[in-house]
Amino acid sequence: MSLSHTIIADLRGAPPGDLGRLLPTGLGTSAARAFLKPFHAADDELFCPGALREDVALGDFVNEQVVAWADQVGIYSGRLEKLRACGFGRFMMLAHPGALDADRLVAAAKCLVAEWAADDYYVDEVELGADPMQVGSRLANLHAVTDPAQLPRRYAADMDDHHRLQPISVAFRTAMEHLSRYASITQMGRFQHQMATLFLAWTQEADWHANRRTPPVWEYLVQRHLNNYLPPMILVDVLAGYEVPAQEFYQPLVRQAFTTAGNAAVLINDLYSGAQESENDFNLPTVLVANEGLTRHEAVLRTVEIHNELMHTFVGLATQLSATGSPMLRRFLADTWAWLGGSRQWHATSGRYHSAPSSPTSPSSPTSPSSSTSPSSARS
Ligand SMILES: CC(C)=CCC/C(C)=C(\C)COP(=O)(O)OP(=O)(O)O
Repeated sequence: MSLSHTIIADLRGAPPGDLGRLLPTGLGTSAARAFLKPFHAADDELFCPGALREDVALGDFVNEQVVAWADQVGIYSGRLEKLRACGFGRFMMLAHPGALDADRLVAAAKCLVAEWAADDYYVDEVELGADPMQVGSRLANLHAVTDPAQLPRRYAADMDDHHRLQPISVAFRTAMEHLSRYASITQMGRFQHQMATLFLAWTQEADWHANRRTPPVWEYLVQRHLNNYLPPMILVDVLAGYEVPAQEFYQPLVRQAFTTAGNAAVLINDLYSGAQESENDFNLPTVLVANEGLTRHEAVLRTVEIHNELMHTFVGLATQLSATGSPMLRRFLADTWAWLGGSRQWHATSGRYHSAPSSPTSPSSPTSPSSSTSPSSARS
């Protein structure tokens, strides 16, 4: 039975914030303690769990599969070593401790890497061809792949010819084909919706670049809400082999809880990736510095504070929903919490953000100067 297959059912009376009551049964107490505690004394400021699973061999296996696939479809051409060092397979292993089937992790890792390739090559990295003046049309065309456009016969062949030559289009098409082996129709629909939202957010970011405008903090947060971690998180139940029914998944309070978790998770990305990002890239600390005259250090601390507020909101909502929701929903909220811990661990150790990947047991702190690493990421 998978780690998260049995969730403690009776949450009535659980104090707000006690997500430990949502923990999968079958864990030893020390594993449970590690799951609940911030995993590293140096960044105690972050209210976030650690990873529930560490399986280096599984992470490596998924990573190798995804690098081989990237080579096949043509993304990150000439940069496969840098892609390998990102450890996106390891990310999925850490974030989905309930997924015991390696092939499901590979499917999710392909989707993740397709998303990251679009972000790197179309949106963020000028030296890889990103151009704010082309972001809108590139992403609209890509949307025709993620939610297949139905063109009249006379022009459909032209569109297909275009996408055959775009490695990112091929990456999305093949990744989604792989995912569809495991996702139900409604779970695929969720994923497609999330892609549309992501692409919209990236056009907003391109607008800031094209107009050389730094957004106010609230507008940055709106963009980061659309460009949050829901694209990979939306697969939490797919990977663990169950499905939260659509009528429950889309309940406003459930959506609020899940979105808040996705927003908090993406601030972890802002904290860990800041040192790697090009100067014109936006993250919450840089936007706070520009708008509120904070020092970099103050802006990092404010970002941690905002992250923690979101996490506490998520825990409060999750506790409330777990008392009234279906067993599937309870399990989904616990798996979401596990995802947050795995993601944090990946950010603290990935070669994408650290010149020499940190050992899994000694993650770096986003608030310490030691997290400023040399620019040897897949993007540089
Ligand atoms: C690529 C992906 C998983 C999309 C979801 C949104 C997201 C978390 C990102 C695009 C990553 O944000 P960012 O561009 O800041 O990431 P890097 O710092 O470039 O790694």
